[in-house]
Amino acid sequence: MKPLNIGMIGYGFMGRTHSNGYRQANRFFDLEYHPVLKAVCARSADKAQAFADQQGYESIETDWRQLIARDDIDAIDVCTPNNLHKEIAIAAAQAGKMVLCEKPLAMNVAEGVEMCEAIEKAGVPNMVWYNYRRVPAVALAKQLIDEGRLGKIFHYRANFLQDWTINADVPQGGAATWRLDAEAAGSGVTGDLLAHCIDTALWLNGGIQDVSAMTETFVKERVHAETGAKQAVTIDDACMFHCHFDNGSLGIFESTRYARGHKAMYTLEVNGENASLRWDLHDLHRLEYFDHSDDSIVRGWRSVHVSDGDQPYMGNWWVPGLQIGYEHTFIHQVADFLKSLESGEPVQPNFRAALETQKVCDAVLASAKERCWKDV
Ligand SMILES: NC(=O)C1=CN([C@@H]2O[C@H](COP(=O)(O)OP(=O)(O)OC[C@H]3O[C@@H](n4cnc5c(N)ncnc54)[C@H](OP(=O)(O)O)[C@@H]3O)[C@@H](O)[C@H]2O)C=CC1
Ligand SMILES: O=C1CO[C@H](CO)[C@@H](O)[C@@H]1O
Repeated sequence: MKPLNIGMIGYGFMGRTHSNGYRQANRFFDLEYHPVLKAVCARSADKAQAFADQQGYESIETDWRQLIARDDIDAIDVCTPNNLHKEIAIAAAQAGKMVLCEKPLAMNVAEGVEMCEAIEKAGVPNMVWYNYRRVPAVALAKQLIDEGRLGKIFHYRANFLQDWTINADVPQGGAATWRLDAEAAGSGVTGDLLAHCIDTALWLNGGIQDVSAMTETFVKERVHAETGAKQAVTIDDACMFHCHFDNGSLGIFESTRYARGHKAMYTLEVNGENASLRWDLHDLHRLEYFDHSDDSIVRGWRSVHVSDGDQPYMGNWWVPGLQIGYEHTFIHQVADFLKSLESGEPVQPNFRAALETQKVCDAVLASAKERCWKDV
């Protein structure tokens, strides 16, 4: 097996899921390359060392430029807040490293374009971690749509709902709440949550032509976690938009962090001429499917438990009936990345594909701001 030396930047939520993916991929998939956890980098040496000890990294760095400069690193994994994605990804590409970058690709389209240009000029393998494509039930939805089983598609709808920012005392900025600070996150729910829904939608249903959106910031001022100063909140707390897809279908999307009771409810539904399907992250191994060609006396929504070896990714896991979970989406994404190194076929979504999602996000935010339809 060929080693692939990983330099991870960030030990937070995604640092953990990716590290698990690197450790597990070769245990379940037959792959030529195997990731080696070479180094983890973060500003806090103590926390990086504790993470390295827990996850099995050989060394730590506290300056990402030092990590990129190391000859023993093949791939840089960017798991930092969004405002660092561009600088790190471009520097890594210029140093000839492969780049795996967390979503959203960038703070905005202008940054995303620069990143794509740098990565393509360097010619290095690259990927963006839109992991929900690798939920087996979502991959099965893609298969059913591509097989033409739904026929002409009329409607696409998706929601991503959370409730963790309702309390006005939640600060913004700092290590735990950078998502509420536009300087670090770029946007609110649009880049953080709707970006996932948009990536999946573009993958399942094709390009989006134009959008009409509204956003709201429910809590107007919050204390900054580091300075203690009260500041205006400039992120979108909630966003809704509707759109036209290239294939003639209509889309409707909603995301908020103010839906009491919802922690991470991502749902999607696609309605076609012959069939419909729907999926819910809280029941992620199930794909609901309605096929109008079924015999009318038994026609109805089927709940397909996606755990059979014939279904996407499931041949690599347990026996039918035994499900897998959220963390497996990252294991699948690592496995697909490693396979792409063997085959030379770019893995998806790469930077260029993720830029399409960024374009929709920017159009959505501009539409809400200017209160008009925006072309993507
Ligand atoms: N695909 C998905 O479903 C998900 C994607 N994400 C994305 O992943 C990214 C990271 O999110 P998450 O893991 O939740 O974030 P966390 O806040 O949990 O972790 C961020 C990490 O970045 C490190 N960091 C911050 N600044 C620097 C710096 N200048 N140099 C080196 N390291 C730095 C922090 O360590 P320190 O402070 O010590 O420097 C910390 O370890 C975001 O882009 C987010 O949008 C997040 C969740 C899910
Ligand atoms: O998928 C996700 C779940 O929620 C997180 C925020 O709480 C997002 O950052 C992330 O992308």
